[in-house]
Amino acid sequence: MSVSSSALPFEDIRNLVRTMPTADTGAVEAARLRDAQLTKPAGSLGKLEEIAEWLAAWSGPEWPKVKRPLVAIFAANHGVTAKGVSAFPADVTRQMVENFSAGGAAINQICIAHDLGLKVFELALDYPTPDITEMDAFDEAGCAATMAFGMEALAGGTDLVCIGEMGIGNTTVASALLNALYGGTAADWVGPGTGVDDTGLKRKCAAVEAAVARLGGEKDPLEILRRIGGREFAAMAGLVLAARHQRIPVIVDGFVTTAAVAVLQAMDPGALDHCLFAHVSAEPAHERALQAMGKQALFDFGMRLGEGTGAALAAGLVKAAAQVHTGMATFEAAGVSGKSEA
Ligand SMILES: Cc1cc2ncn([C@H]3O[C@H](COP(=O)(O)O)[C@@H](O)[C@H]3O)c2cc1C
Ligand SMILES: O=C(O)c1cccnc1
Repeated sequence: MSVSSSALPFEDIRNLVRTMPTADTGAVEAARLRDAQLTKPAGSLGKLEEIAEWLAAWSGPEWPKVKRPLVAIFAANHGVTAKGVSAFPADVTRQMVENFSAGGAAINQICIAHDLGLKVFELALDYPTPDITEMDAFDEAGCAATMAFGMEALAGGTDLVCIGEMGIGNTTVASALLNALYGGTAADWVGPGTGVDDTGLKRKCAAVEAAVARLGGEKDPLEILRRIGGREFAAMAGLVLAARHQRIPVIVDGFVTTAAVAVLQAMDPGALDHCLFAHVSAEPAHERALQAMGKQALFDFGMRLGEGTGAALAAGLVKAAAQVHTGMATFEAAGVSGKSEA
């Protein structure tokens, strides 16, 4: 699959959304049949069983397995930081990318703990997307090309991908995207991010209001993505769409990643069926976003970091679900008596 640089690149993206493969119901049925034979009372592994079925639905004909899990982090900078919307300076984006490379970030440690691959993709950090209170983040070709870049992130091969991001100011961008997609007020969608105080929160609200007002009621999700941005959002949306076509299951992290993939769901309500939502971020509007999307996260650990940390934790559960499903003995093989008839 490739995205050509035709005159209407968004048309290529729309075609990919129109032609998405659906869940493999035969594989789900086979997973259920096997689960029923495993040496445990039916249903006793609760959500772990649901995760194995979900993996089966998106992993093709073989038993659910996770051999090459990957965390893909997209890093980008945002002109809107000029409006004082983050508790940290924009330089931290690059400094954290260096920290990822040196192995010193939280995500590095979770990847080690759960034996996950990690790739970090820098998206023109020296050229922030424009301040979205005043200008569009992209033109159409730039937005589509950044989505295509995200698609290419899968080229190294993986059978489970966690998406993560790094971009000072990007909770403001996420709030603006969600406000544009789901309505309500700016205050409904903003929160402390890295920890702004009350006046910082007011600046975030004003920035989101200005960015959304500029859209003049635009409802086309791809146009909203193009005009609000930023690069990590477009790249993550592209990756998730490509993963769907390659039947690679995806784990979505927290507030910022959810806003990125919401664009796809707004294009097609089934577009995220191959995605698992890892955790409810402590960023208050994440719960609201999940509700608006009709999605339920696996756990709530009070985390609000990003970087893919929640998704990487969830990957440990997904790996365990696959291992349990494939590795457990059946009643017959283990010589364990099944349920009594009485
Ligand atoms: C040291 C540090 C490490 C991070 N890792 C992820 N983020 C998170 O915080 C940023 C978004 O918050 P805001 O919109 O308030 O700037 C993103 O980079 C996100 O991934 C970090 C933020 C900091 C400061
Ligand atoms: O949940 C997130 O994605 C998040 C929350 C705060 C800061 N950065 C990211």
